[in-house]
Amino acid sequence: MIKIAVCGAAGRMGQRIIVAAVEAGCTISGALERPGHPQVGQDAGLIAGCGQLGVAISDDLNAVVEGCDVLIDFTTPKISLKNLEVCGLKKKSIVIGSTGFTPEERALAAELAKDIPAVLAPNMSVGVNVCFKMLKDLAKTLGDDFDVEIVELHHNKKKDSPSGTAVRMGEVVAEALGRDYNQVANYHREGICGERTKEEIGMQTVRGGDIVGEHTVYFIGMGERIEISHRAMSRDMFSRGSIRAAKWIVGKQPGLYDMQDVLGLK
Ligand SMILES: NC(=O)C1=CN([C@@H]2O[C@H](COP(=O)(O)OP(=O)(O)OC[C@H]3O[C@@H](n4cnc5c(N)ncnc54)[C@H](O)[C@@H]3O)[C@@H](O)[C@H]2O)C=CC1
Ligand SMILES: O=C(O)C1=N[C@H](C(=O)O)C[C@H](O)C1
Repeated sequence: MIKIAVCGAAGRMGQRIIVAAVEAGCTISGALERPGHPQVGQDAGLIAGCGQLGVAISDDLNAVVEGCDVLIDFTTPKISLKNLEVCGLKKKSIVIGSTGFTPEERALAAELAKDIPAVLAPNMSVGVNVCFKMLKDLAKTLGDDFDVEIVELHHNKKKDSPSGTAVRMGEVVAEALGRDYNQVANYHREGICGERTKEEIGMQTVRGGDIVGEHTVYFIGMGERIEISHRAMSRDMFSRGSIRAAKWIVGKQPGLYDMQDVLGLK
């Protein structure tokens, strides 16, 4: 059985990942939090609500990575890049679910993953990853006659906007249409901003309450509209997805993989 360590162990996702790992019969070898976090030293299982595990939440990155086969990390891009570096030095696998990476940070992640197997994915749910595949086919079939707009909704504690999933949806559609996402993404319309261009992909963000995560891609034509929506009802399919990715990545060739690789959707 693989030994899993969780980074961001007291966070919304970290806690659910610990529960999912226990439910899947995996061994939790370590749990990491930021230095100074009030729950450092407490039992990771008790914090996650799945009973005592005998694993105290630690702030010692090196020791926790040393003791695991794979680190599952849902924190922030800067912390994930540091974790990738340490996993690289200790030749351990890593699964990263953090979002909000800049293109430069993603390039750095690919560089750091040259020597170890790593999964980096903005969304670990099966449903969203099937949507990515559908969006590619749909965009290719519809072509340039349909305007594409993306709307995402999340809870009021989310730090990055737009969501990593929405950005990936935009990238998938842009690539299928032969466009450069970074050139055509339009994040802001206000005042007399002119008519919509044909190429642009509009991106709107809603934040409020406890919404887990909702994404809709609109393909809007003349006289008809297609909407591809995904609604997360809990965080559990993200956490189960991360355990699936952790089991899959251990023993793979070094390199940066995503959830499409894990799920065999490529
Ligand atoms: N890929 C996916 O399927 C999903 C990705 N996410 C992403 O996961 C990330 C985390 O989301 P949440 O759990 O909601 O956030 P959160 O803020 O509840 O949890 C993050 C945790 O990381 C901890 N942390 C901060 N610095 C640290 C350090 N140096 N070492 C160890 N731990 C540290 C924080 O104290 C916090 O407990 C976000 O980027 C979010 O967008 C969220 C859900 C699904
Ligand atoms: O922060 C969240 O909560 C989520 N973040 C991910 C993202 O940014 O795409 C995935 C999910 O929608 C929840």
